[in-house]
Amino acid sequence: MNLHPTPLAGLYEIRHTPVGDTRGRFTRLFCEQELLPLRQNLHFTQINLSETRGRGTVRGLHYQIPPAAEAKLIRCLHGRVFDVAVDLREGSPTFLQWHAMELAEDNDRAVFIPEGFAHGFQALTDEVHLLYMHTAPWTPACEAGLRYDDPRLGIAWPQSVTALSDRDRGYALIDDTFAGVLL
Ligand SMILES: Cc1cn([C@H]2C[C@H](O)[C@@H](COP(=O)(O)OP(=O)(O)O[C@H]3O[C@@H](C)C(=O)[C@@H](O)[C@H]3O)O2)c(=O)[nH]c1=O
Repeated sequence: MNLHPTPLAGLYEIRHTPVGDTRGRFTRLFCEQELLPLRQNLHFTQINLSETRGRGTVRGLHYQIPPAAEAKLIRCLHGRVFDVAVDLREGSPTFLQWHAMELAEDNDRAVFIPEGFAHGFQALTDEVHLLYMHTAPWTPACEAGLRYDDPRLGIAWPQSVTALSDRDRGYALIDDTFAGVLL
């Protein structure tokens, strides 16, 4: 696993290094030791699989606030997505900046999103499977979200948006009172 920093401190692209032979490939998806430069004592409490049907579908942007703020390690197992993380950390020099990367079944990449970031993605293929590892349990009382099309973020989604959950459609736009996440 190779760790590549992004312009947003703490947000990493992880490039996996599969080993291939005549039978196929073997890929290490998580290794506490190899992720030590990124985080000491990385402890995952939940692993989730999300299956999305319909190219153009957007999920997000989601985050959890303290005491359930969470980091996520995400890998695409099937299909292709435009994956976005938004820095919401109060006082961060990159507050409200976003970074996107493509995760695909065949590009051997994952993303490590730290606490205080919102996450969302757009399916670029008709069938998408994402594997999530979370450092905090799902805590509905701490769930929060932002509009995928918030003009203050200006995320350049690559395709027109074909589907969205009612919850994601209902998030408020960011206003001047939005201070972000205090970790
Ligand atoms: C997130 C989550 C949802 N659920 C339930 C609630 C609901 O009935 C159903 C679908 O939930 P949602 O609509 O929240 O699913 P979804 O919109 O895919 O939520 C996900 O979006 C992406 C962008 C993320 O980053 C994830 O952390 C997660 O928030 O699954 C769980 O049981 N456990 C979980 O951890």
